[in-house]
Amino acid sequence: MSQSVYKSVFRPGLFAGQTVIVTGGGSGIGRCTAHELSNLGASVALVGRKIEKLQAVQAEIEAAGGKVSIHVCDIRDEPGVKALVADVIAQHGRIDGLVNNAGGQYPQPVKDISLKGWEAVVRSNLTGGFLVSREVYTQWMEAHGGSIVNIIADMWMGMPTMGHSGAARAGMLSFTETAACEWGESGVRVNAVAPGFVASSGFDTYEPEMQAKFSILMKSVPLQRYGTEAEVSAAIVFLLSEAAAYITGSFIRVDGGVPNARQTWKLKPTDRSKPFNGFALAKPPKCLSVKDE
Ligand SMILES: CCCCCCC/C=C/C(=O)SCCNC(=O)CCNC(=O)[C@H](O)C(C)(C)COP(=O)(O)OP(=O)(O)OC[C@H]1O[C@@H](n2cnc3c(N)ncnc32)[C@H](O)[C@@H]1OP(=O)(O)O
Ligand SMILES: NC(=O)C1=CN([C@@H]2O[C@H](COP(=O)(O)OP(=O)(O)OC[C@H]3O[C@@H](n4cnc5c(N)ncnc54)[C@H](OP(=O)(O)O)[C@@H]3O)[C@@H](O)[C@H]2O)C=CC1
Repeated sequence: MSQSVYKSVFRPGLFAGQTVIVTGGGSGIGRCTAHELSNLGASVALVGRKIEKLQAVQAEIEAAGGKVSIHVCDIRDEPGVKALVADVIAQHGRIDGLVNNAGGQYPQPVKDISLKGWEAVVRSNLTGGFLVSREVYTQWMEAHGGSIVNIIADMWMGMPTMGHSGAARAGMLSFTETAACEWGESGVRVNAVAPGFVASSGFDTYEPEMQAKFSILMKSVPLQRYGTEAEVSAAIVFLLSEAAAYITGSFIRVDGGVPNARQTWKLKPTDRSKPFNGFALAKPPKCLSVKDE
């Protein structure tokens, strides 16, 4: 994991004395963010469903001299989330930051999504973030202030096979703005980071066929490469920090400049002729003009 961005941009000890909760801290972007926050002096509380993943990251951070606690919790479980936040306060004595990073989805066209699947994804990417935010606010930040960063995804504007997740991420963006309005007077900032295609360990778990589809979508990304976990966590760390003290209700896209998922319609016909049924690019609607046809 490269830390060059951090060493050159962020002041050592920036988060000294602070405690930050990172949901989904057992892998990928969450793991990377937890490492970087620890390197900058924070105590971190890692949240996830699988204890082995959390224990592995805990061992890494402790080996580097950091302070870390782990909390097994499904963020969709209201009693579990209440207990999680109380436990973090009991163990660390404070909560300065929250990174709502846990989430994910599976690709499926809207017509095939079951209610159970829809609810699993919406609860993972919207309801869970709401629950953790609400508990962190009411149990600690309302009285003490703090900073919350919600990880959404750059897919709310219409990305085939991501209907459930895109809807949830759009909801999280709206929640971000509302919570920022309601909680500003308590000194609580709420912002979001929207990654595009990031070569995280979680991303690697997608099936090769899906990754092949992503690599075609990559053609619409101006910077022409995947992002890294460290590049996403740099935006998270910035928004969490005092450097962003006058920023709330905002979001930062970390996506290589992708103009809009719909831009993928403009891929050359030769690209579209590749197996791509999951994204239904073979038959663009007539209302969309495609320059190169
Ligand atoms: C320009 C735009 C750029 C955007 C790029 C976006 C790229 C995004 C990348 C990433 O997000 S990388 C991170 C990826 N990591 C993950 O997604 C991992 C986490 N994912 C999950 O945990 C699941 O996908 C979940 C649905 C979010 C949570 O699942 P849960 O544990 O609740 O699932 P189950 O109990 O197994 O299933 C519940 C229900 O959900 C449906 N379902 C789940 N998985 C699938 C699947 N692979 N295919 C079809 N349906 C699925 C299903 O209805 C399940 O019901 P039953 O089948 O059990 O009746
Ligand atoms: N990589 C990418 O290209 C992009 C990623 N994102 C989003 O960024 C976030 C991090 O993704 P990334 O690091 O790539 O992927 P990972 O799959 O590595 O990370 C997701 C983490 O969330 C945890 N998690 C998932 N659901 C729950 C839940 N219900 N309760 C508690 N923990 C949960 C998982 O842990 P466990 O298995 O222990 O539950 C896992 O550690 C996700 O929300 C993802 O959707 C957004 C856009 C693009």
